[in-house]
Amino acid sequence: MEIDIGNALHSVATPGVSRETLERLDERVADAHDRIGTGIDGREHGYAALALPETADAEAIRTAVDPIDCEALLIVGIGGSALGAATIADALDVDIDVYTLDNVDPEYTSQLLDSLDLSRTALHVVSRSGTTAETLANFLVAREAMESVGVDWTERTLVTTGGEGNLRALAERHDLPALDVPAGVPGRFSVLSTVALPVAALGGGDVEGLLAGAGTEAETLSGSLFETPAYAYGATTYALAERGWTVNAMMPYAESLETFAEWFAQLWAESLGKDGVGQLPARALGATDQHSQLQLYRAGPRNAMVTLVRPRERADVTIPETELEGLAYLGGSSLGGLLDAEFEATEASLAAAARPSIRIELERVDAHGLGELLYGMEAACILAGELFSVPTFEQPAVEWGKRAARGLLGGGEFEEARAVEEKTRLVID
Ligand SMILES: O=P(O)(O)OC[C@H]1O[C@H](O)[C@H](O)[C@@H](O)[C@@H]1O
Repeated sequence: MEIDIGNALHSVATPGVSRETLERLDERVADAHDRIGTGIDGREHGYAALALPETADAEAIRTAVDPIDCEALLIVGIGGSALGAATIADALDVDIDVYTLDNVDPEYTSQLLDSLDLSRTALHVVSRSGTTAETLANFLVAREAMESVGVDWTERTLVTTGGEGNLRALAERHDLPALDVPAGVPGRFSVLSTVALPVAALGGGDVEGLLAGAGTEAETLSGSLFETPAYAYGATTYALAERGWTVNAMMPYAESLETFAEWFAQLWAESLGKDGVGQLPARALGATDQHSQLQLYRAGPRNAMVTLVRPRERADVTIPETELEGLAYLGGSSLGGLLDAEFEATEASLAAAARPSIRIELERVDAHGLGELLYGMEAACILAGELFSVPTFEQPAVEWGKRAARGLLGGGEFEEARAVEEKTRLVID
């Protein structure tokens, strides 16, 4: 993974980041790197995620999925327990159909379950806590749907969860294959673990390649942002946020990475959005969103930086010659060539408007490249969390809402639920 921060420099962006600022910041990066290294070595909560390429047990994952014979996989989870697997499934060439139930919209859930051949579908139920209401509710609905068509769900269900909780109890009661969420790995940092790798193992994907890519990126971590692509990204985004660029539009130029932008959004928002700081992650897709969101990023409030991601190599499609003179310039070139030109043009157009962008390039979107990207963004996020001085691995604001909802559902006495009754309304009808 290569990072180009040239378009974030103050010679391009206003305000941008000066070379002197980066050099001063590099002293803090060195300290942060020491802290991160200590956390990795001690397998401390959160930091343990960066040890995953080394500690993940690909063999255990293959053994757990081995008895499952399926044409489709339904992932039941939410947040970090769903987005990593969805990212892998969309980016890599897996040979099963993959669906995700990560919401409790009744219409969507029933339509999806009705459309699947449940006798050929496996369930992967994922919850680190084993208590998340949406996940457990969706599982119960999916299980009943299987039972109602005479499918033995216990033969087609794999569980990934923590040491205790409802899901652990369920796996034990029905003797289901169960994988452990590795200790110290929060959901949004769990993509390179038992949480998300089973989709690759089931679909004939390259689990080892993903871990090898992550390992390659792990080897680059050093005490200087000038030598560490992940830290260059984390430190530059931090410096830009400090200068008012509080929106980070993640814009991959590859359809296969569209879900990666969703995964990134959770990572960035939930990890860094604390104590009045952070960056709002926006999800964009090149070139599609050049024709919608780009107007705002280039000419709206001066608060949005753009992260442009692209693979250097991809399969290509030639554009046929045309009889239309006005389109002659397209004939004989390729869709990939056009996409690359759009990428270069977007980057230049932002720079011409003094708006910052950062370029991330991968060799290609394969298991190795994806492993590099996912690990690199996790390391960047942890580094940014150190620079922002926020508790990267906590999410108290999310927990607040969960307690309020649980109280409303009669799941216990939670004072947060009272806030729902006390809401201020001004209804216009
Ligand atoms: O894996 P689970 O315990 O079910 O949690 C699923 C998700 O829900 C929570 O609300 C957290 O804020 C997320 O970080 C987490 O990924």
